[in-house]
Amino acid sequence: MAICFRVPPSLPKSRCFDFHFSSRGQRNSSSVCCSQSGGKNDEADSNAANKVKSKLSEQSSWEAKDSEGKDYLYKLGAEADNMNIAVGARAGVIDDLFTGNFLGKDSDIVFDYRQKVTRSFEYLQGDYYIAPVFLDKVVCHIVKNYISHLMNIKVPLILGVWGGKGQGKTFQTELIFKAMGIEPVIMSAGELESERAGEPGKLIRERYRTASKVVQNQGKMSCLLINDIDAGLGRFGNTQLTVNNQIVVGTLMNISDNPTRVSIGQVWRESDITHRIPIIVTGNDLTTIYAPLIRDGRMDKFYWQPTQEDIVNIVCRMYEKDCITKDAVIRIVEEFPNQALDFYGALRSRTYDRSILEWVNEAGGSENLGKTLIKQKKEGKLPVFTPPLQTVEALLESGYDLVREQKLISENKLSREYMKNMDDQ
Ligand SMILES: Nc1ncnc2c1ncn2[C@@H]1O[C@H](COP(=O)(O)OP(=O)(O)OP(=O)(O)O)[C@@H](O)[C@H]1O
Repeated sequence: MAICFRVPPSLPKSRCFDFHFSSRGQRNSSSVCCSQSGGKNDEADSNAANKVKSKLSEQSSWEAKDSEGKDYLYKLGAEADNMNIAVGARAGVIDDLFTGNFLGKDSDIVFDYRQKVTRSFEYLQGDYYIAPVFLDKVVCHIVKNYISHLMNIKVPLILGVWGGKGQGKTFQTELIFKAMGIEPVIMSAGELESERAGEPGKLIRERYRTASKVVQNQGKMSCLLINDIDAGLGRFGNTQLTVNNQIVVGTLMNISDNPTRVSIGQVWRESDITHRIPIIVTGNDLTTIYAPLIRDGRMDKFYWQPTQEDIVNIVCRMYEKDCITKDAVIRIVEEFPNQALDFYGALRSRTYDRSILEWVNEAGGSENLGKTLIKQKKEGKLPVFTPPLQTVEALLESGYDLVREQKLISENKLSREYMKNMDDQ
């Protein structure tokens, strides 16, 4: 690709830089040709002048294309794959299923692709309790978006569910999807950044359109869920704002302003008309996110902090299989106040430790455990695992263990010890 820079006549030279990019976006060679403004007419200068002229005529043709509404510059930049997000397809970097015009047709590829990004929640087995306030908020947001055309009001496309860590924002949202028969498209914070500029923004648009295809082809409701958005987009202390952060914010703002017209290409097509798909984002602190994205017209906000009653009801359902009574659950919850929902799950899991060690002994001890386990599993000869008999005392005991570990982490800040010298600098 060639990029032309013009410098004002006050500067001694006008320069034309030719940058050559590898398919991975690194500049692998560059040539710089310079011509002195009003300088001697030697051969090199005349070549350079011709080159500048041809670049300028090329540039004016881009401008003409631009005025026709075609982003020609973008196409010309196809060699520079840090500018062209379609290049990943050629380089084989992006999964083939993400590329091409799969969204325009209902082929097997579309189906495979959708299976990869949508979630069917087989792992959510058993009974769970969903806090009523949480349920109402999420259901209302989804329904409101699906029937927004029937109402004469402006409905924010995005719902931002935020609050303390491990309080069940994601888990309960997924439970609600399952209960409502929604096939969501899920994204996580890690997908909001990429080594390639523009990729995450494109991914969001693709996922949004995939959700639209679920509605169109499957007749099912869908929703785009972005987990832990602040971990990917938020600015904490000295974190850097990247080009991709800006593009992702811009993309989400644009989708929420034009939810039924989401394009992934350069030219608007009929297939760019999409269904309006509600978006739900979860996060811990939405103040770390670019304010215009979370303004009320774009994002409905919901601060989730379970009450004591919610926690007791959720934990009761969690411990139901262990025949722990509601009174016992209340005792446990009161013993460990200010703990997230996640704590009560971890506490139950801790009580399994002793049984697991006994099971390991039965399986032949820890020596060569890997091999023995694989062999026994293959032959279907694994010893039977007997879950521990849960008692309130055992649960309280593992709760104290967890709290002890939490305290150790916050008291022994070893990084301070190890990085003493860095603090002094
Ligand atoms: N309604 C529920 N029933 C049973 N378990 C639950 C429920 N809600 C939350 N949990 C438990 O709490 C854990 C943490 O939930 P989740 O990951 O949704 O929290 P979060 O608020 O999204 O956390 P973070 O902000 O750290 O991402 C879950 O893995 C699950 O074990």
